[in-house]
Amino acid sequence: MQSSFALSLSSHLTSTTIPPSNLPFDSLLLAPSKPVNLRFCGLRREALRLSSSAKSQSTTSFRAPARSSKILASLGDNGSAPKSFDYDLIIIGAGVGGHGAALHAVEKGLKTAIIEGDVVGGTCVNRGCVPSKALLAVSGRMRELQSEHHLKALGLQVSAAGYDRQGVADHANNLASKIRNNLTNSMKALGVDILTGTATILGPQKVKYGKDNMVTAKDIIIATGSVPFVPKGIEVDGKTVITSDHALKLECVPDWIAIVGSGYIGLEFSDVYTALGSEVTFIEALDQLMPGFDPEIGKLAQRVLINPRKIDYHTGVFASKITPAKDGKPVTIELIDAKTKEHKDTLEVDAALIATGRAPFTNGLGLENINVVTQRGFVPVDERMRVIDADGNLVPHFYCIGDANGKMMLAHAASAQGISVVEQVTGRDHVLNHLSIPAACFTHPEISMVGLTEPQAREKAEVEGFEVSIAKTSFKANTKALAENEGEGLAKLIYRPDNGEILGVHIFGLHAADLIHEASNAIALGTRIQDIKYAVHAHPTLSEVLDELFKSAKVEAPSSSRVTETVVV
Ligand SMILES: Cc1cc2nc3c(=O)[nH]c(=O)nc-3n(C[C@H](O)[C@H](O)[C@H](O)COP(=O)(O)OP(=O)(O)OC[C@H]3O[C@@H](n4cnc5c(N)ncnc54)[C@H](O)[C@@H]3O)c2cc1C
Ligand SMILES: NC(=O)c1ccc[n+]([C@@H]2O[C@H](COP(=O)([O-])OP(=O)(O)OC[C@H]3O[C@@H](n4cnc5c(N)ncnc54)[C@H](O)[C@@H]3O)[C@@H](O)[C@H]2O)c1
Repeated sequence: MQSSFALSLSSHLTSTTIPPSNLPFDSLLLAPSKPVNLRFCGLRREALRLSSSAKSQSTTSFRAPARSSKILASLGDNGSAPKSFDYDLIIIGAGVGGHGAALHAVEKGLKTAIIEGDVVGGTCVNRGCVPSKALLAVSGRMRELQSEHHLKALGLQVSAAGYDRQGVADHANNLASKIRNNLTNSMKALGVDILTGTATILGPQKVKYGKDNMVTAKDIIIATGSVPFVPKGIEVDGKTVITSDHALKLECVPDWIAIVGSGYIGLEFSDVYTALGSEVTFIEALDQLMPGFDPEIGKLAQRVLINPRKIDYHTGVFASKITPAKDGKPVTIELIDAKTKEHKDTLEVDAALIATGRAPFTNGLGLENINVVTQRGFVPVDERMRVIDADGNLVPHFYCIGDANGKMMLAHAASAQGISVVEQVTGRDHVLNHLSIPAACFTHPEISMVGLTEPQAREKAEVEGFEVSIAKTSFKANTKALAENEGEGLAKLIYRPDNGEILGVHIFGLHAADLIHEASNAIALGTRIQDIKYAVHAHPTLSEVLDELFKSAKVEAPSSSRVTETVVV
């Protein structure tokens, strides 16, 4: 038996009708609704992402309130606010966003419950960041072991590298289980009540979960996340036409796979598949691959991550129709010109991965009971994540964080938004600076970024009337990168020469995802280049790439006295 929640989630998975907000593809939307199929690469299996724990609808942990406040359940009539509450804070959705909010809430002394309709951990832990990074850890090693040139340069000899597909798949699956348990245990240990069942908002400060359990809270956070977005005309069967949910299980490594969409998911999976022996064809609607990245970094990434690998691509085209393989026939993909909509080509491949963005999961949440109308499925919020109703007013005590509000679809952004909300409900005003939130694509080598791209910075400069300068440093000049024989890389700084403000930093190269934090922390804390350039970095480390970057910037403003003062130890 599947829980009704899991069923609704899985049907939503293949019948998403809401496009990602940034894409002008309305004519191609409305995917056909079909249940995810059961056979994939010869293995019979259940394709629904269900766990047995989702079947029970009970409280899995209960602790005494962390705060001594007397909270009594007193339900008002539907639609009216209760007078006293079961909890200080209820969070709907135990993904990374909900988890981050819950942990911060108990730290702040709030009596907190989190309601989860499926399994703890949400997308990131079960179907996203965690299993994908496990696959990428394998692809990175395979790539290194297969590169004769690279190994020879280090003086190494290794006989042919191989892999066991099931072993790789198990690594990803085991990691997800481990992290899911860690998340669950951390919440239980701190006294967060984990309530199991689908939640529906009944009115202000009131939520139903499971069959007919009712709870009230002073404040409520919606953190219901997202599901893969499948454009109209594409039939997902879960075996030959798949989304990331299926691909992460690695039930098959196709000889030739088309990847529709060259964003984060497409790019990361191209790294995995090509390392494991597949040929990849990208299908990208916009005129260039990786359209979301800074164009200069995108070009370099194409030179290193695409051109030398078994990857070809079609840009400026939509995959308007994709039919799964059947009766010995391959997967067929109809391509139309993105502008004229004329037929361009028909491809025949072994499999297709649909990586065309994510859609918010907000169906059936009961938003109508608080007069909220979603925007393409996303819950409208202000800069403090406060929910905005259909009349443009703030809904008291209601917040929405993470993928469901569409501000920034990243795990750490969801968690940071949750922490920001908890700060507010515990009396400290807090506005999260989204321009300080870093992002990374975990290819080999990695790409990372924070703040604005160069075109965005130039546009802002024109409107606001300031100059933009660019500084760059190469990994080729970095001792540690050269010692690793990984000199291919670039760091780029976009900044204001008049006052030293960091507008954006983009890195392509070894461990770029770890290196970006010096820049993102500087933006978050308002640190200027003329100050950070005096910070000392250990030698030889990759962090010196950023040290060089800040030092090479030409800033007119003087350093603050705090930095230039000499302290005698
Ligand atoms: C393949 C892939 C790789 C990714 N890699 C990265 C990465 O490396 N780094 C990164 O930062 N981000 C990554 N992401 C994005 C990241 O996973 C999401 O941004 C993040 O999971 C969003 O967290 P969330 O808490 O908003 O939602 P989710 O993680 O989606 O969690 C929402 C939870 O709410 C539950 N829920 C929904 N509706 C209800 C309801 N009515 N009642 C009760 N429970 C409900 C769901 O079951 C789910 O558990 C990746 C995504 C994918 C798909
Ligand atoms: N490392 C990470 O942080 C990471 C990894 C994976 C996913 N994610 C998150 O998950 C979300 C979803 O990732 P994604 O890669 O699916 O989305 P994305 O928005 O990054 O990229 C989607 C790409 O598909 C293209 N596209 C859309 N419809 C198309 C069509 N019909 N035909 C051809 N091309 C089409 C778009 O132009 C775009 O380039 C992202 O918002 C990202 O933040 C993050």
